[in-house]
Amino acid sequence: MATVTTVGATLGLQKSTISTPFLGKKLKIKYPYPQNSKNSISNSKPLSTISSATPELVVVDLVHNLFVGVGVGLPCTVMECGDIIYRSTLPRSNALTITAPGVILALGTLSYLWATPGVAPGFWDMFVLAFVERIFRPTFRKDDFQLGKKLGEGAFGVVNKVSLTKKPGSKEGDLVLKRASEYGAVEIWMNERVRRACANSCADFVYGFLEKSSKKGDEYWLIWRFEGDTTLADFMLSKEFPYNVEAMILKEAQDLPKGLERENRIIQTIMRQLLFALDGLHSTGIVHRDIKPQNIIFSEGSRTFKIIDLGAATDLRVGINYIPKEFLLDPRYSAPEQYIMSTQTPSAPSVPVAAALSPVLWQMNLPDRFDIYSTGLIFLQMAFPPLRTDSGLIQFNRQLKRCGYDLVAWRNNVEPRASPDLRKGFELLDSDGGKGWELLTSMVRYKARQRTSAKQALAHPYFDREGLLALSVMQNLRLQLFRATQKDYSEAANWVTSRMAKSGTKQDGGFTEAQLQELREIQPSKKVRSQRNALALALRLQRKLVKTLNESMDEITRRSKSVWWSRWIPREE
Ligand SMILES: Nc1ncnc2c1ncn2[C@@H]1O[C@H](COP(=O)(O)OP(=O)(O)OP(=O)(O)O)[C@@H](O)[C@H]1O
Repeated sequence: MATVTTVGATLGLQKSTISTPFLGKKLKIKYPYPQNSKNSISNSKPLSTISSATPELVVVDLVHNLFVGVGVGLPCTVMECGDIIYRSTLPRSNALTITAPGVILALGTLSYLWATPGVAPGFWDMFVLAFVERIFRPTFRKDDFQLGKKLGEGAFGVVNKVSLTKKPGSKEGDLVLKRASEYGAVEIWMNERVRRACANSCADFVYGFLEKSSKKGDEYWLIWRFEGDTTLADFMLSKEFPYNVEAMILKEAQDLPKGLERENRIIQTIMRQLLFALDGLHSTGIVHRDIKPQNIIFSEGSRTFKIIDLGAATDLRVGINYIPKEFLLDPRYSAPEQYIMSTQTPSAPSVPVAAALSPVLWQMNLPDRFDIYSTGLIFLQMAFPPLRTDSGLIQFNRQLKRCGYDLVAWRNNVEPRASPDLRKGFELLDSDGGKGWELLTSMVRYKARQRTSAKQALAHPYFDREGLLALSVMQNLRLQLFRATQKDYSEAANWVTSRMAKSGTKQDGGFTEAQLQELREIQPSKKVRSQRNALALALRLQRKLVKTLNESMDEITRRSKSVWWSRWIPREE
């Protein structure tokens, strides 16, 4: 029996046919009319049928397919019209035909829309959750607060402990108020986003509003629940660290003697909590950009460390605070790249475009790795007591820069003449099979792309409770997987090339002398190097020009851009 292939069939659509005599053969022809049409040919009968296909029939088929292939043909050659005899094959008017390419396309679209930072969850969050939250959450006014002790004062605001005047039942000083300059708006936006997406990552945000005052000018008021008195920086400055944190974060009492293993376990727990909080932020498209021990507060209520101060954060779902020129990142903890997005990436486009492109930009730049670098430095400080002071950290940063941001090179450099305190840090990270050192080196790397993500870091066997027990099969597999994802494949390629080059001569089936010479020339000659330098200089100049242009454009459009999301911030009536 001859078959009819249509474009629809190629796409997986089901064909419905009737049998009609043609050239003495039984040929399948699409039924061209609706089943109950007057023009129905349902009464026509086949004259005769011959079961085998002949060359003429094949040619007819080919011609037919050719026309159908370009979309020309009777309606039923390109759509489902059903079978005249088997009525059950007639398509239901609203039938959904599932095809393989359709499924692939749908899955692809869905995974794009849900990929970090999440276009689809973003729409849901902005147009549904934010709206509903506004209706149901309590609101406050300036007069509702009674100022208490000052907790801090930064370049962009003053922070006080406050209590509620009108609610007598409330505990004295159970809230924290930040009165901030224009950047308070960004912070309100970020805190509200965080509260809806990953409330446990950051201090519990209560409310934020704009307070218009003729005397002081506009001020943003931000209110959080008071989480506790101590930041990680305060804990780390004590000689007792990390034991001073132990009872607070580890529920069961440790029956271990004081020493490396016990310290390692406490640091592990702090790191896990920190990475968990970061993972929450990153998964929703927020990069903090100011991760440091001073911005990590111990929450007495939840007995965990939480992140505070989202004033320098950026929301890459919609491009808010994308180029905050005015913010000076803390040089002690900032990653070498300084910018979280490539300087070649143009300034934030309009919101719908920024949102639609956000998964691509995220994958291209991996902006979350900026926070990972800072977290790696905190890990280092916890492990190495001499690096806990400002001067110690600044000196370390200088040394690391000199070593090309290569921690292994830094170790080789300092370990032979290390002080007992520094040596203790290496021992701590080397205990438990060196998993701590491995995790650390995967976080503190020059190239953002080579750094691990918070999610990957949390899956690292360093965080397994088994500690010094022999690695189980699963742990081993996970370790291998982590290492595989961490590999710098360009380095691997170079390594393979050099191995191959070294492995032999023509006689051994390796490289010829000429080939080896060629490989050696991969190392650029002086002349090539100077040409390359000139080219790099030109490129740098060009980049600077583009950047300046972009920034000027951004400056011009900033006002109009900043308006749309500022509308979300409530104002005191
Ligand atoms: N939710 C909170 N609970 C308890 N204390 C808090 C809370 N939020 C902030 N603090 C305290 O207030 C201090 C200043 O907060 P924050 O870092 O947000 O302000 P800032 O003006 O940005 O300061 P800086 O510029 O120095 O970072 C923190 O170091 C912390 O001690």
